[in-house]
Amino acid sequence: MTKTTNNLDSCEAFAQLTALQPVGNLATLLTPQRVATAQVAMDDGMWFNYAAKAVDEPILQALQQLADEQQVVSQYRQLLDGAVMNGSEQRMVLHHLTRGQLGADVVHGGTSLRDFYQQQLDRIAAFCVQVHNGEVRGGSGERFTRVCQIGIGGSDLGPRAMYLALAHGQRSQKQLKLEASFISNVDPDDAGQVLAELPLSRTLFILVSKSGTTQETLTNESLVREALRSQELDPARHMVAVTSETSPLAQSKGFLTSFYMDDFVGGRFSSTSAVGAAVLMLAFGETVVKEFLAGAHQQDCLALNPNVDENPALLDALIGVYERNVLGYPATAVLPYSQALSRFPAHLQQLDMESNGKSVNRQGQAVRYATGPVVFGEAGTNGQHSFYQLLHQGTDRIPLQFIGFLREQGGSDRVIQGSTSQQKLNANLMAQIVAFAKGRRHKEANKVFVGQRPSSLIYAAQLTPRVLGSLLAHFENKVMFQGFLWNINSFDQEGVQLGKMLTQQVLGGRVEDDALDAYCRLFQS
Ligand SMILES: O=P(O)(O)OC[C@H]1O[C@H](O)[C@H](O)[C@@H](O)[C@@H]1O
Repeated sequence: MTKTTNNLDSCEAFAQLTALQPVGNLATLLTPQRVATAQVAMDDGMWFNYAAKAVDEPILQALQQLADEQQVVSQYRQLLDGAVMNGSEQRMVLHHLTRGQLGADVVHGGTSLRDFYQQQLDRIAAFCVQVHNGEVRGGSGERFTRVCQIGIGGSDLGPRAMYLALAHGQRSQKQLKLEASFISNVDPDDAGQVLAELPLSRTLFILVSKSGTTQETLTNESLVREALRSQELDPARHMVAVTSETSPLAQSKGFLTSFYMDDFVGGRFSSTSAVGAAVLMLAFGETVVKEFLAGAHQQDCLALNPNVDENPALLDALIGVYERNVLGYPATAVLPYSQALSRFPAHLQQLDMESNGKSVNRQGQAVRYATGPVVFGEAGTNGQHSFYQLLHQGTDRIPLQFIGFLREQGGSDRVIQGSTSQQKLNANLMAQIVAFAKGRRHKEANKVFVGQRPSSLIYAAQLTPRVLGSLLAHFENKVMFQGFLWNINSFDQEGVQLGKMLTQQVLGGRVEDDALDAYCRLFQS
C-alpha cells in the first residue's frame, strides 16, 4: 500500500510531533539572532521569516519527518506530471502549468497542455495590442479606455486582488493602459453602481466563467448587454469571454472573441490562466503579466525542494498544520501591510477555505482531525483599529501571517512629523509582531497582554509584478501541501452545491423544505 493515502493521525511523525514539548515561552524564543536568521529565501529579495512562530529545532525536525513521511514533494511532482490529483472529479490539477513547465509534458486529447495555456496567453496578448492601439474599438467607433470583468468566486477574487495590487504602481509609472472595474455579486446594486460609473461606449467587458453556467455571472451578463443596448451599442462589439472549452459559453455567439482555460485549472487557482491574464494584460500589458507569471513559476520551482528550510511554502504549510492539529488554533489572519493587497485576504479566503474546508479524506472516509482553518484578514494598519483587540487579548490564540514591503509602490512618500508614511506603516508592522509575541505585564488585568501569539512575516523590497506572482504561488503551494498532509482533496468544492440547489428550488417555486418555505414567506412582503 502506498504511503500517499495516509491520514495525518496515522503518521509516525505526527505522533512524535504531538509528543514533543511545545515552545514554553515565545517571548524568550524571539531573540535578535533568531529574528535575523529564522527565515527562508523566496528569491527576488523576498523572505519567509518565521522567527515569531512557536517552533524550535526539535519541532522543525519532526515537521521535516512529517513532510517526508507524507511524501508531499513527491505528490507535488506527481501533480506536475499530470496525475489525477482531483480524484472525486477525476481531473488533473494543472495550474502550475499555466506559468511554466516543471514536470513531464502533459498531453490531453493529443494536445500538449503547456502549449495550450501558452497559446491562450499569446492570443490574449495579440488581442490586447489591438485594443491598446485602437484597431479594436467599441460599437460607436471609440477607443476602449476601460475594462470591466464580470465573474464571481475564482473568476473574480484572484484577478481583482491581482489588479488592485498592481494598479497604483502601474498608474504612477504611467504604465496603466486601461483602468479595470469588476462586477461579481448578483445583488443588482453591484452591477447598477459599476455600470452607472462606466463610460459604456469606451468599455470592454470580459465575461469570465469557467463553467459557463454560474447564475450570478450570467445574470450580470444580461444586465450589461441590456445597458449597452440601451445606449445603442452592439454588445457583441463590447464583450469577450473567458471560459473552459467544454462549457456552454464556449459555443455561444455574441462576443468579440473568446479565450480558453480548461477543467484542469480550478477556479481559485486560475489567476495565472486566461482568467487572470485577460484583465491584467488589458490593464497593464504583456510585459507586466510575464513578470507576474515568472514570479509564480519561481515559487513553483522552490516548492520542489524536499528540505523544509529551503522550501518556504512547505515550511509555512507544516507550521500551519502544527498550529492547527497540535496546538489546536482555529483560525489564521492574513495581515498585509500594503494597501495594494487590500483584496488579497479575500482571495486567500477562497483559496484556502474552499480548498481545505473538508471533512473526508481522499478515500471518502471521515477524518478525525481538524483540517483548514478559518482565514480572514485586512490590510494593516486598518485591521489594528478593528479586530486586533481580539487578536491581542481575546480567548482564542490566532496565528498571524504578516506581509510587508520596504518601499511603497507610488513614489509619493514624504516626511510628516519626523517620519514618512511608509516608515510609520512598517513601524506598526514590526511593533505588532513583537507585541503579539511578547505581550506586556500590567497591574490592571484589562491592560495585560499575555503575548505568546505567533506570527510569520513575508517581506520584500517592493510589491512588483514578479513579487506579486511569488506571493500568489506561495499561498497556492502552501494550501496544496496542507491538503497532502491532511490527506484531503483540495481541488473539489462540493460545499457550494447544496445552497445552489435550494436556491433553484426557491426561484422555480418548487420548495420542498418547510423551513425554507417559511423563509420564502418572510421575503414575500
Ligand atoms: O468560473 P465559474 O464557473 O463561473 O465559477 C465561479 C465560482 O463558483 C463556484 O460556485 C465555485 O465554488 C467556485 O470555485 C468558482 O470559482
